[in-house]
Amino acid sequence: MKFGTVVIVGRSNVGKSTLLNRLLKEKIAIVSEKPQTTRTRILGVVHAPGAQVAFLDTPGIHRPEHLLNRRMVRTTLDTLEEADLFFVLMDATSLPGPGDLSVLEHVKAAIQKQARPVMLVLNKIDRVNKMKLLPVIDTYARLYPWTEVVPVSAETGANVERLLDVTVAHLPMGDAAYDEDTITDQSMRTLAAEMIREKLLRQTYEEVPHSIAVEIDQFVEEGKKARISASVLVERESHKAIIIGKHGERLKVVGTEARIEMERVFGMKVFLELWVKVREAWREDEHALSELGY
Ligand SMILES: Nc1nc2c(ncn2[C@@H]2O[C@H](COP(=O)(O)OP(=O)(O)OP(=O)(O)O)[C@@H](O)[C@H]2O)c(=O)[nH]1
Repeated sequence: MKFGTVVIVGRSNVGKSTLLNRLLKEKIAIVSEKPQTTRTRILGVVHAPGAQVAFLDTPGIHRPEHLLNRRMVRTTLDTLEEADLFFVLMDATSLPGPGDLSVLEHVKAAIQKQARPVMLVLNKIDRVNKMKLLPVIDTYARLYPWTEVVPVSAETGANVERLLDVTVAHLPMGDAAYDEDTITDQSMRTLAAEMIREKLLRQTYEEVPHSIAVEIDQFVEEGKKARISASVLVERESHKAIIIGKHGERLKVVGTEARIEMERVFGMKVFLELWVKVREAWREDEHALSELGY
């Protein structure tokens, strides 16, 4: 059979996590319209006939401002070493920018150490007029001698099955590394924390979404029920007030949305308690970052 690791890289917001979820047909990575949503490396395993593909979603490559961001970019660069094949994701709704070129430079450096196929996955084609798509693809195709160029929409799923077929064709022969039931390395605790963070990202703007972290304090399963208590960490009192909202309304919406998603994904009744805490400058704090798994 065929087995290989595919590392998904790209600048922030190109749709890496959306594509991972689409390939898996499960939501394991949170998605938001805010840049730098993904902070860690996330494994998603696709089991196809005669093939197993381990996809690694990575934090977007960006210019780091905090220790957190330096760690995120380091995670991505370290993950490049693990690839048998690269997906370089770029956004068909705009022309290649400095962020895309910087990603490409990192990938080139990695394949100089060890040659591997590099596929351009041109995402968000659902937002590009068909007449305009061909010249856009042409512009991107000229950037580099890509092994393949595959336009897709991670959002609608257009051409994603073809992307998987083309990928498998370029993977080496090898034994499956994961058993049939494994689709991710994310624990229920991590998934729960990430679901809460996703709902918070959708409710906040500017600096606030970047300064949020979620820590699970308690996760107790009792039969078909789970009691989950989580702390939302922010860096300032003013951010805490924003997250709680007038009469606690924003936090209530976040809690309800996160609970509904947990009940669906975990297949059990969930009791969720959220606390908001200020931890100044946690994004610069080695100890806090390690505790949070970053
Ligand atoms: N229209 C459209 N939107 C998309 C598509 N793929 C992703 N998006 C949107 O683009 C935004 C970013 O998606 P993510 O999957 O979080 O992007 P990412 O590359 O993982 O982002 P970072 O974690 O910040 O690096 C979200 O609002 C998605 O809904 C697509 O194919 N079409």
